Amino acid sequence: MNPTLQQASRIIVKVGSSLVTNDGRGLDHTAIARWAAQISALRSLGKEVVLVSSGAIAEGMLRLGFAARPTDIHELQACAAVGQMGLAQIYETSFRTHDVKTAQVLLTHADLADRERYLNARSTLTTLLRLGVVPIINENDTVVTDEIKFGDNDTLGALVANLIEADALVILTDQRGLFSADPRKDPAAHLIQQAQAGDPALEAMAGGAGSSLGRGGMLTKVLAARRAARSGAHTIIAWGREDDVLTRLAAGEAIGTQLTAPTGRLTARRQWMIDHLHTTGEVVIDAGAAQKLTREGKSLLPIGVIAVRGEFGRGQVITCIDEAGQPLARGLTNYTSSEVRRIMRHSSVEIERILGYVEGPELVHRDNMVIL
Ligand SMILES: Nc1ncnc2c1ncn2[C@@H]1O[C@H](COP(=O)(O)OP(=O)(O)O)[C@@H](O)[C@H]1O
Ligand SMILES: N[C@@H](CCC(=O)OP(=O)(O)O)C(=O)O
Repeated sequence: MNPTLQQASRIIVKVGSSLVTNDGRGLDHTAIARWAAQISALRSLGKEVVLVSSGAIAEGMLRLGFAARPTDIHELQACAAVGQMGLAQIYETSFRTHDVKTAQVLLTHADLADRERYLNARSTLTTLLRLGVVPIINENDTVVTDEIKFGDNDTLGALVANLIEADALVILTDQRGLFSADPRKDPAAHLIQQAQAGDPALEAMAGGAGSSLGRGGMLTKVLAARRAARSGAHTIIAWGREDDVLTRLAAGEAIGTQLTAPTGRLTARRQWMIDHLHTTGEVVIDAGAAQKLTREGKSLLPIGVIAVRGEFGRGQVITCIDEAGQPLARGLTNYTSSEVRRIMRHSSVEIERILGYVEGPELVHRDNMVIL
């Protein structure tokens, strides 16, 4: 038994290039149809699923007639752009059979390092999920050169797990999981069924890519599990062609390798906020807002703000202090300092009238806040 996926309500599924493109022979319609059916079944169970799919370069190479992976970065980018059309089309068609809507989301690592874009990506993805859509994510290969050299969507899967606080990251690949050594080279290698994400011993077991298509190999998967664990997500590495792999995992079956996150989701996220973010400004909040934040676990609304100190942009970290100057909370702001100066002391329903747009009713959402 492995209850991880059974208990998870938000899941990232990542599929690698060799699976998606049948080892470079072209988009594997049958495999993609199977994953679409399984993901649709998970949705019917009330689970939210985001699919991170590689395969654009491999498919683009085929469509453009490249026999071998180009070494010219811009040719790789051209392949990715062409192949992505095929990916978008096949996912849209496959999910439509199940009456499930899909959305294409292309991201770069830099998008997720920038706080404003991080917040925007987070809001868009969570909105799509709320609307019942399955977002299909790939790297925005047209605008990056570093990532494309390594072709590493495992890391992207982990970053997305961090971004929307997924409970689980399922990495589907061409092996049955993580083995004690590369099974292509060592026939005596055995499957690791369970380990702790971040255990350095795993990195020693994981070698590079086995195929010329998928570039990351097992090492990027093990490192992705470590990264996903930082926000509390458990990782499962399994064979993408295993019959009903996702639905069986969701039924509690133990398949592949489970890499367990050591800390709980909230604790991990709070730790991340405390460790990684520097504050750029302050808002002084009244006693009522202080009570809501510290005792009732609520978000900070503009009506509770009585003064703004310093300048900050949307997505930056601000400190909420009380009237005596005591820091109470820290979090990512939905509004810039000049916007807050205009909407403070006003009820959230008035934001649109004052600014002409609404980024959200909260100034700092509870999910993006840590109490000090
Ligand atoms: N310890 C290991 N266990 C399993 N596979 C390994 C290991 N070390 C290296 N590999 C290789 O990693 C490959 C999977 O990585 P990769 O080709 O990047 O796939 P994907 O396209 O799914 O990301 C396997 O085919 C295998 O040859
Ligand atoms: N984003 C690119 C490359 C991603 C990639 O190769 O990753 P993977 O096969 O998961 O190791 C693509 O879609 O081809």
